[in-house]
Amino acid sequence: MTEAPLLYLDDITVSRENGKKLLDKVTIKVGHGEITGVLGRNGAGKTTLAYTIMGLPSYKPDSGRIFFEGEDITGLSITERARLGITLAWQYPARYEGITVAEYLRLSRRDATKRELEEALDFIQMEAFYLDRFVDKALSGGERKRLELASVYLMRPKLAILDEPDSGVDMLAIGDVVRLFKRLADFGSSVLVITHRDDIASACDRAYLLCNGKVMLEGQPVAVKQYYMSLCGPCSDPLLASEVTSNESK
Ligand SMILES: Nc1ncnc2c1ncn2[C@@H]1O[C@H](COP(=O)(O)OP(=O)(O)OP(=O)(O)O)[C@@H](O)[C@H]1O
Repeated sequence: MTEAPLLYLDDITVSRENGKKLLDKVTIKVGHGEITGVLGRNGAGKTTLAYTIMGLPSYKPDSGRIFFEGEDITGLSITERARLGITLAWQYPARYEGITVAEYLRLSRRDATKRELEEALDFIQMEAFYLDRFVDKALSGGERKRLELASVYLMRPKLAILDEPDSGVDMLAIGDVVRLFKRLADFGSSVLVITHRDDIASACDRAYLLCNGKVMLEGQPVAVKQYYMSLCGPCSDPLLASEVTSNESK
């Protein structure tokens, strides 16, 4: 019997009251230990996809099912999905007034030693002195983003969904982001990386191109990247989107 993929989105549609489809019959698989990329321009539906997988209440699918390790999780809450080992690193991480960086990181691994916390910080190029800082408005958005990646690094989830892992993190070069994926994969985590950057997508094992809430293309990252760079225009351009659709169906 073949093993079920870690994550399987089967024909997922998410829409708004006005009928706008944010995701339209999206089917995506993430294999065990795989790094899967979802590439798309602004407004393609990437963050919607992340929220739908994580189970945010206002992103419940109208139709389709979500399976995790072969189990149907479509009806599960965020907390229940998190308990199964799914975590989301948000595009814009929240502030947590009144807790230190060390306390914040220990939310991901309660028994982490100081050395492990320092190692996690070092991994995302932050100095150890940050452990005593507060996760409040004095930390920049880029610093909070780095800390969030450090917390995923410590957590070692079964599935890490990284929404624009480089957004606001000007000093994390592509090599650092890829190093993070590979390290997570070494720990046994699968990664779903959501990005508008073709270079990040091309470092994945498999990639999907999302356009106007639809999967336009899936396959080898190099092919998806080439298509994205040569043919893909703004998702808000309905003429271009229909052209892409008709090219796809040829
Ligand atoms: N709650 C909502 N109500 C109405 N429209 C929404 C809602 N959330 C998202 N959208 C719309 O759905 C589309 C997809 O949004 P989404 O944030 O998923 O795109 P994205 O690919 O992550 O874009 P970006 O790269 O700009 O972050 C956009 O047109 C957006 O305006």
